[in-house]
Amino acid sequence: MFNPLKRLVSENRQRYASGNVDLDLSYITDRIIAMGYPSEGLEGLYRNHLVDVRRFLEKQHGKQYKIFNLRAEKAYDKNKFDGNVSDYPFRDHQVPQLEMMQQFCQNAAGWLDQNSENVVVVHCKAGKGRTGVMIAALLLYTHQAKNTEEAVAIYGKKRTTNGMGVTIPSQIRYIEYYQSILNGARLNHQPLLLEKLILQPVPIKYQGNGGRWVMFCIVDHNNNMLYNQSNEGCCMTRSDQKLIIETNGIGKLSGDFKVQFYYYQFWKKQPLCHFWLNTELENSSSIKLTKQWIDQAYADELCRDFGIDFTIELVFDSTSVSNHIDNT
Ligand SMILES: O=P(O)(O)O[C@@H]1[C@@H](OP(=O)(O)O)[C@H](OP(=O)(O)O)[C@H](O)[C@H](OP(=O)(O)O)[C@H]1OP(=O)(O)O
Repeated sequence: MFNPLKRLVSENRQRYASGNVDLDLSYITDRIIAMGYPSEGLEGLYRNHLVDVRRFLEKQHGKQYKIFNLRAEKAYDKNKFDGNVSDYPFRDHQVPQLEMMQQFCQNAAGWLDQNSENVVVVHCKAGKGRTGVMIAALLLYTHQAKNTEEAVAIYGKKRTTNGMGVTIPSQIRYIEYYQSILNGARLNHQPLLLEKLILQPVPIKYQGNGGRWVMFCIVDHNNNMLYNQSNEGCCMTRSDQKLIIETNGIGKLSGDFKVQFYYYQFWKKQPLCHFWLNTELENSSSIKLTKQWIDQAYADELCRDFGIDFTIELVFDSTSVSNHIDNT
């Protein structure tokens, strides 16, 4: 039955409403389903309730459904779905490990191949962003989309009322990474050494006029610090409209990494923006990101800090680039 609170929480996501069923759930294809978290307790008041989800899936698909839980921050007893649940967890608003995308697709496609009646049910918390990343990957893997743009468009159209399914730039980048793997790209495990970062224009806050200083650090999926500017005493110079942050050549990177920009205000660390990259699928001496490729945690702060049309460039040590390319 119609539940105004649940509909409010499901925002732009298409709901499945028929008879006395009203779930934050969408059929992306006849056999690939996206939904919000099957909740219990208080969360069950404003999200899908686990009992309602189970009743719906069993009515529609008997026992021929398999659930894929992507929510890292919470889990439920798999036995409530007779154990037919596989976990591929990653954090909210972030990207999955690249190899996890392949493992998910092989598992989900294997289930679909076992029986023409089998369906795949994917959820995270809202069943929007992270769910969209993995379903887009599955559409590519099962040749139901020819490229990332088409996969994201199919998902956005079926899952949301405004086509805004996967919207986080780094999440889209990882779907593109995965597409390149399906197209034969080989993962290059040779590390790259980060030599410097070039921000253009100079972030307003950096201008040291009593404003807030823009800093950066590099972390992995578990937020382990791979490189911390504040510890490494980087050399920062300004030339023309550029701020150049030298990393003393010790930023050794391999695989997935997140570059986080932040500033301190009243000694409190404030996030400014971040982005994810993977060295195994990058083979150039530098990577230049324009605004649309940066996950803007605080767009207004960002625009004030960086100016409207900013770029962030990562420049790698030439020797490490040569070794990296020789390894392809
Ligand atoms: O884009 P939005 O604003 O709808 O953000 C979603 C969040 O809604 P919010 O606006 O914070 O209430 C949403 O949070 P709630 O469900 O509203 O608590 C999720 O964090 C969702 O991520 P995912 O689908 O679980 O991977 C978030 O989706 P992504 O931004 O990660 O795609």
